[in-house]
This record gives sequence, C-alpha cells and structure tokens, in this order.
Amino acid sequence: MPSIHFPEFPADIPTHPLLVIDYPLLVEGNEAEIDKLWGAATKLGFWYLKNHGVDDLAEGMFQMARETMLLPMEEKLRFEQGDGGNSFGYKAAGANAVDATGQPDTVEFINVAKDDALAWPQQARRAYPSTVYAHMEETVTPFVKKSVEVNDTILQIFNDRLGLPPDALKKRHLVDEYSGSETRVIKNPPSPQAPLKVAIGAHTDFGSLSFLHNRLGGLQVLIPGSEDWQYIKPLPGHAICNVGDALALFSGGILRSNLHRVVPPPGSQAQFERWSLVYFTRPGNSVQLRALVEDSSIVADAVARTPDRDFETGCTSLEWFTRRIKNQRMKNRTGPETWMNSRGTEHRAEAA
Ligand SMILES: O=C(O)CCC(=O)C(=O)O
Ligand SMILES: [Fe+2]
Repeated sequence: MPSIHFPEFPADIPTHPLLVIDYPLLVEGNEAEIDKLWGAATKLGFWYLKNHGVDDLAEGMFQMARETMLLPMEEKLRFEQGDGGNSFGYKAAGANAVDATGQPDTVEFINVAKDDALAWPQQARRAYPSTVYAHMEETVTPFVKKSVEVNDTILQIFNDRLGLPPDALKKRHLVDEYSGSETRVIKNPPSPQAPLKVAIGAHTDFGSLSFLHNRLGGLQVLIPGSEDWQYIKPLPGHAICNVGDALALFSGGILRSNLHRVVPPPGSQAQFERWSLVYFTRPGNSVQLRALVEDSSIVADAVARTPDRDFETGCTSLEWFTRRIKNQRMKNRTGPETWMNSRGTEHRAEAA
C-alpha cells in the first residue's frame, strides 16, 4: 500500500531468484531479452518484469480495493461470486479450501472481469460494489487495458517461439470474446502468530498469463523436481509474471504452469495486511484447451516426447475454469475428491 511503511523482506530467509525481463526490450524485439524470457517461461514459468509502466495504476487499484474491503460485510456479500464456478465479484475469506483436508483460505478478493472493465459504462458480466465503479474510469479500465497490452506482447513472443501461425494465440485471446480474464486484488489479514495458516493453497493459474504486483512476501513457488517451497521476494518496480495452464496445454508442456501458493509474509512483515494485485489473461470462453499439434511441429514434437502427459482436456476454457473455481469452494466440498477436482495441469495430491 502506498502510504504504509512495512519492514523489508528478511535477509536471512532463502528466496528463489527469478530472471529479470525488461519490458521495453521485449517491445523492441531484442533477441537476447526474448531468449531470457523464453528460458524463464520454459524452466520455471515465473519471471520478474521491469519497466512495465503500470505501477501508478497498480497503486490506484490498491486504493480501490482498500475502499471495497472497508464496506460492511453485508454489502460485500451482495456481490459474492457464488458457488456455481463464477469468479467475478467478491470472495470472502474462508470461502475456498486450501488443501484436500478442507482447511479454509484466509484471503478476501475483489475480482473485476476484463469484459466489464472494457464495457464500462455499460455492464457486461455482472454488477460490482460502488467503490469499483468510483475508480473504473480513472483506474480499473486503464489498468486492465495496459495489462492486456503487456500480456498480449508476451503472448505474441511465445506464439513465434512455438513456431505457431502468426494469429494462433491471438485468435484464442480476442479482446472482444467473453473470457475468464479478470483483475483481482487480494487482502490477507495480519498473521503474526503460529500456526502458519496457508492464505491461498497450492495451485497453478487457470489461464494463460498472470501479471502480479506484490509488496510483501508470502508468494512461494514449488521448485520443479523437488518438494521445496521457496519465497519469491517482491522487488520495487518489478511485477512477477507467470505462465498458466492454458499456455502449458497449447504448447504441449513447453511452457510451464508451475505450482505456487501464498503463506503469511515472513518475519516482521507478518504483522501487516498483505495486499496483492493480479491481472489474469485467459483464453476466450469457447477456446478448446489442447496442444496445438496441427499448427506447429515444435508443439507436435514436444507432445510426442511426453507420452505420459495428456494435453487433450476435451473441454473449453470456460469449462476448465468453471470446474476449477467451483471445486475450490468450501460450500461444494464433499471430501478430498472435491479438492482433486479443482486441480490444474500439475496436480499432485500431496502439494498443499
Ligand atoms: O498474492 C500473490 O502473491 C499470488 C496470488 C495468486 O497466486 C493468485 O491469485 O492466483
Ligand atoms: Fe496464482
């Protein structure tokens, strides 16, 4: 949050380094920077992005969310996302499970659909609290537009590196097609005491690309090939970007949708509210989630090399997204199988 000073990420806590990608160099088509991005996206699926130009809008989004979270609970619940697998709207703390045993999450969200931010002053998908509308024109719509631009630039780079026809990923992410794309602001209350409560359980992201703005620690990634969770340290002016399930599927596993989770911030940061902001780019609702083997020999070869993995989901982006959201909801929980039904491309029963 802009006006609050919190302690630095503790120096003695191990963190996982990420490659730093310079956004203007990507826009220029700088080959060395594109190589670096490709390495990050295929090995871990996470990287830092600097000079992306949305920091001021990100602060405005935190302000919008602070006003939203201060509304009376009764008012916020009028805009609750519900139990049917919709994500847009408000999510109360404890509404989702964080693991197979059904421990509740500790975070509140406000999720605004890309379709509503771009349709403003019309309503496209649903209604939101007055605090969202109060900031729509100045902040939410410009933030969504800028985030779409950044993620579309990265998608086009992946399209070319995957040897896909020029419009293959573009036509699967048309700005005019309704999709699950949304922006989310997350609030986690201070959590100074043990036991450590997982704020957001281990998951892969549902869509294609996530563009995340963190101030306090708490985000952890599961290091590939190990059982080790490591913190990603927030760096001022640097967004954290990651690949989601849809790109992992389209690319036949070349792009990595890595497991991650949110735990309370480390050390004395735990005494502060943790706020984070994400823009999620997801494919259009009608898009089939499967490896694009007919479109690229690079993807076809990758699929042939990994016969143990299944890239044919048999479902659309909307179906994938709905299944995952719905089965995270505590109200829909019947047992550990509900959690398993909420899993994405990297399902691992033991990861929590
Ligand atoms: O708050 C964070 O650092 C990450 C949030 C996240 O992973 C998500 O909302 O999918
Ligand atoms: Fe995530």
